[in-house]
Amino acid sequence: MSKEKIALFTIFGGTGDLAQRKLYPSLFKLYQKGYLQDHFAVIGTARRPWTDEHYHQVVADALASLHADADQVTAFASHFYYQSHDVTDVQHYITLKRLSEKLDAQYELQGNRIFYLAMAPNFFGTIARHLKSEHILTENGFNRVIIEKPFGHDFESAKTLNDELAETFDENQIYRIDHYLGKEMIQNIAAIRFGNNIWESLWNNRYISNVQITLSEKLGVEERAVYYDNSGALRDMVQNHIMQILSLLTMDQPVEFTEDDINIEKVKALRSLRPYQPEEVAKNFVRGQYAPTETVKGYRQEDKISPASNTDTFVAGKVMIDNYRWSGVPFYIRTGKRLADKFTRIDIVFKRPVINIFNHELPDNQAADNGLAPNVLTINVEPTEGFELRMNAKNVGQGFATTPVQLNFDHDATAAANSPEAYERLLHDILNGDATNFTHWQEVAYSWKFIDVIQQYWDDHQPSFPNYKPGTMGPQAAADLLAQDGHRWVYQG
Ligand SMILES: NC(=O)C1=CN([C@@H]2O[C@H](COP(=O)(O)OP(=O)(O)OC[C@H]3O[C@@H](n4cnc5c(N)ncnc54)[C@H](OP(=O)(O)O)[C@@H]3O)[C@@H](O)[C@H]2O)C=CC1
Ligand SMILES: O=C1O[C@H](COP(=O)(O)O)[C@@H](O)[C@H](O)[C@H]1O
Repeated sequence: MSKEKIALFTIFGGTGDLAQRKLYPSLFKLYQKGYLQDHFAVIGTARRPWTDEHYHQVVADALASLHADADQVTAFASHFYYQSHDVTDVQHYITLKRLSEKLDAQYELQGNRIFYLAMAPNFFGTIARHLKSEHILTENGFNRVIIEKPFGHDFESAKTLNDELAETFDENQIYRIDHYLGKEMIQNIAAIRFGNNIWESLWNNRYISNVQITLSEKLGVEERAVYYDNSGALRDMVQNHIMQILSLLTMDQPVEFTEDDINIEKVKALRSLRPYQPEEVAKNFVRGQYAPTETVKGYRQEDKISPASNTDTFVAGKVMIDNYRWSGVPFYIRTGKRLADKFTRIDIVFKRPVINIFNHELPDNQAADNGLAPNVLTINVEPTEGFELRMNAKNVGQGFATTPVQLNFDHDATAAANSPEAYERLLHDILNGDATNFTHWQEVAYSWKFIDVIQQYWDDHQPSFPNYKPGTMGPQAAADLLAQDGHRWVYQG
């Protein structure tokens, strides 16, 4: 059976950064792998008056780093059409409809339409409304809409956006992108949990002491300063990526590994988040902003950032899940810009053996720190993709002292190189109509409700910024957050 998928993509924001850096290369890889062949076309639309020829060149330039065969690039780019279009102008949708129908006939696309909204979120509702009112949606094929982040600014704005989308699209036609859900090792969480009895049987508050999720970035805000300054790390990374990772780590076993069953379990997990009262926020969440050094600009010195900005570029927090499986287990999360390194990892810290029988000389061999290091399962999401397990073993030679040793597994280099980049994987899922690795509305809603309390408390209380040096793992308060519970970050930087 042919693996070819048939669709017309319309990319709103076709001249933008996301389209050029992520979408065109991902579509090209799907083309190289045969998922896209003859029966696909792409309409790129934005306001600037480009020609098709210029657009083909832009697409080819976007693929330059892939060092692909020139004829293949030309053949791929020939499927791209540019339509100058202001999304607020109804007239333009009439031209868009005509072009869509022409391409549908020319490439035999069977009415299958994918609308990628790669634009500022304030346009999402308008575009969706016009797609319906101007009859650009088809009756004979599928219609799917891809929504970029951020999905709202808080619960209320997310709900408004969702209601607007719901006037045109059913929930099963809406694909809310969270590119972390397209990462190999994030998808692997379910495999290691539900494919290994040793982990699933220990995956609860009887055996796990705490869980640590770290999404660390070495760069600053780069080109997205205007967006970022209105967002901050809490909204930019915690509300979506970290909450999604948390739900995959904590959900119960789905009845079947299907989109609907997984969604049911993720929603249950997010419903169980313990909401903080405003007065509890300062004790459980830490915010930070990077300071200048001699060689690196501080956040407030970055282009397009106000010198008085109080936007958080770092967050660490303690999240509790009030259900039977997780009651009492803290989930520590942290993320930030200009930290020590670029990496994503999840550390599952197990409880220590209750007694250290190997060392009777300890003052208290049943104490919390009895000299036996806790077992730690680390899921390395990037840049290395793999697992590490820390266990205690006997020191070589005489005596019976123990020492922690490390078991490591990384994907081999070929597998990692062939691993589809997150956007490629997610576009492939959309072509297949599979929304398992996308965020469903109720997940968004529960995440925002949890985040809103923290953000509101922060908005009401001035921070003392800047408070951390670039190249570190954030402010001291992030270490104190764990120390107050008798824990420490596994990764110290
Ligand atoms: N870039 C990234 O790495 C990431 C981006 N995102 C999200 O993706 C979306 C797009 O981001 P990004 O590509 O960076 O943004 P850009 O600012 O680079 O692109 C915005 C696009 O919108 C077009 N546009 C603006 N106004 C109109 C209008 N009235 N009518 C038609 N087109 C218009 C612009 O083209 P023109 O000026 O020609 O009209 C441009 O193509 C945002 O929601 C962002 O949050 C999410 C994660 C990562
Ligand atoms: O969504 C976002 O993610 C990136 C980090 O993504 P990664 O895949 O490189 O880890 C972040 O830089 C950006 O601010 C945020 O919007």
